[in-house]
Amino acid sequence: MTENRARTVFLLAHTGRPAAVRSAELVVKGLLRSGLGVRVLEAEARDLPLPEEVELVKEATPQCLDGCELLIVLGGDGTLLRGAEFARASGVPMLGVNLGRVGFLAEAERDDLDKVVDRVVTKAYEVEERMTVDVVVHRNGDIVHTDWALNEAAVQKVSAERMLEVVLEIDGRPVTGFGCDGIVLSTPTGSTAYAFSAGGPVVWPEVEALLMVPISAHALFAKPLVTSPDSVLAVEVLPHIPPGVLWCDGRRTVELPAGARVEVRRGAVPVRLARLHHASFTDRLVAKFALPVSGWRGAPH
Ligand SMILES: NC(=O)c1ccc[n+]([C@@H]2O[C@H](COP(=O)([O-])OP(=O)(O)OC[C@H]3O[C@@H](n4cnc5c(N)ncnc54)[C@H](O)[C@@H]3O)[C@@H](O)[C@H]2O)c1
Ligand SMILES: Nc1ncnc2c1ncn2[C@@H]1O[C@H](COP(=O)(O)OP(=O)(O)OP(=O)(O)O)[C@@H](O)[C@H]1O
Repeated sequence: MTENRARTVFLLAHTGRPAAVRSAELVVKGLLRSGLGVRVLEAEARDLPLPEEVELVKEATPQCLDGCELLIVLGGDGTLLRGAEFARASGVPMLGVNLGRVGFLAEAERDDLDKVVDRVVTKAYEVEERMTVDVVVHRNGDIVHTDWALNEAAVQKVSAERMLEVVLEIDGRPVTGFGCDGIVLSTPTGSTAYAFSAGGPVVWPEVEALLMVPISAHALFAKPLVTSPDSVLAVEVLPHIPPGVLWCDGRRTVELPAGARVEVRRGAVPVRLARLHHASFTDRLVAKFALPVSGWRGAPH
């Protein structure tokens, strides 16, 4: 039984994808054969062909990772963001294997499964901390909502035909105001996600910073802003317009009351990602976005 094994790994899979289901079977077999225990969510186990010794847990909470040394994620970025929801508070690192379309946050591709199992068994991986943001929504001086994000907090309009009227603030000082479709408040990790689509810069993961990127602003000055990681960014939604919504990592949403103030600061708890390679972020960017680099000669030696 898993409980008798000295080491346990949690497996999270996008069970809607046949490739993820097949990969889960291979990974589980490989880990069990090497003497490691495997834990899986009960709801996912129904869709996975798993041996009996796999331990099942009901709910995806930080406690369900108690005693686990790693969370292996078989899916795309969405599945990794789902894993981060319970892995962050536990401090357990996540190792993503890309079985989605982009898998920007994943460390390995589907052809690397044997290597992944081997590296997990021999503990041949490093752990990198990714900055998060903590998000607080105020209304009339009261805190009405709190959340966090690995990619971004996005303040967005609700009605397609109306703009959101906002004033932006950094470190307690107003910067500018305009009508727009929304504002993305992003971490460096999120700089290649929604902030990127909104025209923000790509920020290398070792850089600590916060990003404030307007979406379709009706204004002459609506540049993406990059601040210190210790800055406090705020978006004030003007009281007289239709209220907006807040999205965190595209997964958790809450309606913003008119006059809401959304504050974002560096998160108290980072997300821990396991790394197998020392491949540069530049190479990952080129590979994932299929950037044209043919003709590159490099510096002479
Ligand atoms: N217009 C847009 O670009 C837009 C709109 C809404 C949400 N999003 C992003 O989607 C994320 C949620 O991802 P999902 O997979 O659950 O939703 P999803 O399935 O709708 O995919 C959104 C896309 O963003 C990619 N993505 C997510 N995080 C990334 C990152 N850190 N770097 C590079 N690409 C990344 C995903 O691989 C996917 O291709 C949100 O955090 C937000 O950043 C983007
Ligand atoms: N087991 C599951 N059951 C239901 N939904 C899932 C499951 N695993 C993942 N999802 C959801 O399916 C959506 C898409 O997943 P994911 O992002 O991993 O794949 P993808 O979109 O192909 O990859 P990428 O995001 O890299 O483009 C996400 O919202 C994710 O949370």
